[in-house]
Amino acid sequence: HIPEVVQVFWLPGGALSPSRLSSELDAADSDGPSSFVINTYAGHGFRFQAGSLSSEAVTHSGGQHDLVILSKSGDSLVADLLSAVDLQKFVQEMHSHCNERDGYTSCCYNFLKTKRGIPVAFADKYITAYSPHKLMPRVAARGNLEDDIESDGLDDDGYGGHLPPDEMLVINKMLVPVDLRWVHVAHDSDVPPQDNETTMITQVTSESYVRITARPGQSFVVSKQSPREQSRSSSVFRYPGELAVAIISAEAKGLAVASRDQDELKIALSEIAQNCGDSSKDEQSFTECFKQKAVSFPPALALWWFQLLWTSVSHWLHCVHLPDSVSIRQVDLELDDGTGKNRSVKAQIFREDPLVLGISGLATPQECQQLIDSQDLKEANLNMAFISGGSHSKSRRTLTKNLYPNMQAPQSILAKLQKRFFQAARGASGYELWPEGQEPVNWLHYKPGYEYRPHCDGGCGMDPVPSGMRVASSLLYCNVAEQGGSTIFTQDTTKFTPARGDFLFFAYKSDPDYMSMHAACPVLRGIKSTATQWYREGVSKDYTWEDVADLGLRRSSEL
Ligand SMILES: O=C(O)CCC(=O)C(=O)O
Ligand SMILES: [Fe+2]
Repeated sequence: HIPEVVQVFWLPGGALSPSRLSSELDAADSDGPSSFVINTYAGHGFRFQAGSLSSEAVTHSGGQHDLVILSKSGDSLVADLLSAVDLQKFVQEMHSHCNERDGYTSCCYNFLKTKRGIPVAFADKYITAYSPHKLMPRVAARGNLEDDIESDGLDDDGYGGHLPPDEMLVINKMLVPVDLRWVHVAHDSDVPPQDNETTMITQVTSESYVRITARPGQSFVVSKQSPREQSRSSSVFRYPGELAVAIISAEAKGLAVASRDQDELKIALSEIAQNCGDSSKDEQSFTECFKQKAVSFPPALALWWFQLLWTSVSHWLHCVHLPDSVSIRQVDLELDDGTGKNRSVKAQIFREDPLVLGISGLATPQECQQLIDSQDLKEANLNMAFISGGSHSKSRRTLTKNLYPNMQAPQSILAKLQKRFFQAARGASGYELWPEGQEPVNWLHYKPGYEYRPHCDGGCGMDPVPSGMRVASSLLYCNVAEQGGSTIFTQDTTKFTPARGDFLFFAYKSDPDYMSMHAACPVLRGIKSTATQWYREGVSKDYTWEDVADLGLRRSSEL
């Protein structure tokens, strides 16, 4: 029991590089035994702090259910990590230890508590979690395709538009029922496994769906009895994790399964919506049209998914259908070209107040490439971690990494570009913005389907923001999507679709009406990478952004 708030620090490089890029994830309130979930990837490390107590770093093994138990021992905070594999062995030990005894449940409680300090409050979860039956996928819900899906509890509350992990929706579009079986032996081919290698999960009746719990990598077989041939036709598919939907339909040979993860589904639904963009004047006719065009999906589901994955119909319209903003006027900004000489660049104003301004080609394609090739930017190091329940993190489905310009190496590409960002930012806004003491540059990498949902970087609702807090942001686009990936301002129709090397600057020092709220639209084709710089006034080498008592969002806490 740790009667304090626990701070969680993320160590992207794992426990072996604890000092590098340590960033605060979030604080988890612990009033009595409580728990929180960290969504992360194998190899990432975490360190915990409660008041003045600090723990050693632990590294996530990559199992689905690594468990960290925090406890206090003398003057230190102990973070005991049980990997999913340890946990499974441990719980099996418990089952065999307690099996023969009276008072099975209290024996289990005792075992968990005394051997590994798992509080009774969580014991039930672990007693069942790794029981031998646990790996078997289970039916979580079922319904007919014509049912009102929303009333099924499939609302997006808490999921930020993404599916709960480890669930998939299996839709049977055929006029006959199919059997859904789990392949419980390792299976790597498309050839259906033997019956004795599978276990029946459920029958999915005609034109209906089931939601089942599943673990990434598990394989499934669907089959239907063919009365004439007295044989089965079957199809095997694998749950890749985060899968939104597997649709079973009739095919000449028998049946076919099309499975899509949430990113693929988002894109497929957008393609359908494209046919209806013209009816966008009235949302109702748009949705009617959409339902009609969504022939390959059950219509009620398709619309539900569309709204869930695309935030809303109007968000899709803004992202995909509305044209880019046109420049209201052009201004000349003076930049020094690094050799002491000034060069003048043209900037386009897309909105006067709060300002949105673009500069095409602020960086050359070569400079962008140099940045991408630089040490810090290997895609393998880009990943996400966040605490479940953290609201702004969920809205960001993109890979991210902080980049620290080395001021002692002014010729490094990052330092050079950052200097240019600040010159452009000062010229555009007239604010006192200087590189010293500012937040790192934040690199974002978007794959197809990835996006950053509507959010504010800083001062939404403030007029003006307190000194030391963010007053503006800029983006340098180093890879641009072939389709999608625009940056939009969601309170009006401002929209910017970048070309490589473009720069977008927007200010919010005074933004009482949330006009700086913005989003990165889903990438539909290709990839997109941006370098974000946030700007604060009043910070310096001696009073850095980390010294500012931050009332607003602190980006590192979103990582
Ligand atoms: O990538 C984009 O278009 C937007 C990124 C963004 O909003 C941010 O980094 O805060
Ligand atoms: Fe942003």
